[in-house]
Amino acid sequence: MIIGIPVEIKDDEARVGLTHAGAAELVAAGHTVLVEEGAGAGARCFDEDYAAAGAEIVSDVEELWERADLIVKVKEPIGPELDRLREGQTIFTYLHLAADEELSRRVVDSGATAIAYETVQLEDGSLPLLMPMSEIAGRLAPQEAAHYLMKPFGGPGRLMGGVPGVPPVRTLILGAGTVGSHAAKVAVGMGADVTIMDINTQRLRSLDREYGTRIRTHTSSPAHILEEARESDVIIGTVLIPGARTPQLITHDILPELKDGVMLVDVAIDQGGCFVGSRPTYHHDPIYHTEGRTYYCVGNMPGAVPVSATTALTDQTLPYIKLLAEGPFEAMRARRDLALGLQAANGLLVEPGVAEAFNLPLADLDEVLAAGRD
Ligand SMILES: NC(=O)C1=CN([C@@H]2O[C@H](COP(=O)(O)OP(=O)(O)OC[C@H]3O[C@@H](n4cnc5c(N)ncnc54)[C@H](O)[C@@H]3O)[C@@H](O)[C@H]2O)C=CC1
Ligand SMILES: CC(=O)C(=O)O
Repeated sequence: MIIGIPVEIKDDEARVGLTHAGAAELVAAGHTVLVEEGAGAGARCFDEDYAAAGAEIVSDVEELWERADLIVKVKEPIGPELDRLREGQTIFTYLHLAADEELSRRVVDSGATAIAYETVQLEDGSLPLLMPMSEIAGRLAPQEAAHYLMKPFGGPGRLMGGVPGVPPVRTLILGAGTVGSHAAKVAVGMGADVTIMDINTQRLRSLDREYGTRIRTHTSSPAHILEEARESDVIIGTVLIPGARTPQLITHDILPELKDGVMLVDVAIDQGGCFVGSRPTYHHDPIYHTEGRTYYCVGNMPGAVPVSATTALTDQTLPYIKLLAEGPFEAMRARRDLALGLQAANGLLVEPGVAEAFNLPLADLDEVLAAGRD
């Protein structure tokens, strides 16, 4: 199969869909790997590394998209990429369709086989291709909060860990999944006063076992969120319903109750965001202020650490890329975890969360898989 790795064109995105080490494995398996010139430079995977791995460096992006049967990316296709996506082609990337109606319609209408990293799901419910970036975003979230709490960076001028005689910053983490638990790790390490909430008590139990009294856990409900949020200096939003638009937990009712100078870090912005007033931002201009609140809503936080993130991503995606390269429909019929990544194929949408978000017709996943030809 011909596998194409284009340059990421989203603002401030320096990750790449495949490392040169990954390219070497695909070439060894008999595939052709096309890499757009300079695609990996931001992740320190250079053209000469890909060439040494047996990949072909392509300077014409149109040629790459035309020739490739399988496009492997990091972020959702945007702008000219949506015009290039075509029937008979498979795209494997983060898609987050439920956050964007126009993107959803364009991807479905392209006729391409669109498989989202973030909904590939193992039998135990875990999300193996979202996990590595969630680990990174979770660890970055308190770091970003700490930075933008400082006066020179637009904040009220508070120190996460406090000092003797001055209490630490009260930090509320909504969601105790991968992002939430990694955010907790760093926030606790910084000395913040951390409360974490989830609807899943098992997750809270496991954090309680790990941190004991260094962290407070609280079951998530609108009343409990109000109680905790009004006392918090930092709120980190990390909730997820896989494939669906993020539920809003900081609502119009809760917003006026928040402290003046509160910092809202909406990690879940890529699925729509969990705070009222959240809108996507980019690394070059990551925050905005509204009525005494500071929002940080970067949808590609791991893009800030492209070297670490690209390696972490390829480590997890490569086994799936190898399967897809043997024939995407055959691979999805054989592997339910991969099939759950399918969002659309042959002009049919199969992701229930997206159909519900935008009132779009939904096709049956198994029927689409059965009809698919490689
Ligand atoms: N902005 C960025 O750069 C990045 C964003 N993300 C996003 O972060 C979000 C979280 O991802 P993960 O932690 O991997 O998901 P996860 O599935 O591991 O965790 C989500 C948690 O939210 C909980 N939850 C659901 N509804 C809730 C509610 N009403 N109240 C409290 N908790 C609730 C679930 O029980 C689960 O524990 C996703 O939207 C993901 O796409 C992930 C990586 C990078
Ligand atoms: C998960 C995701 O969308 C990202 O890492 O950018």
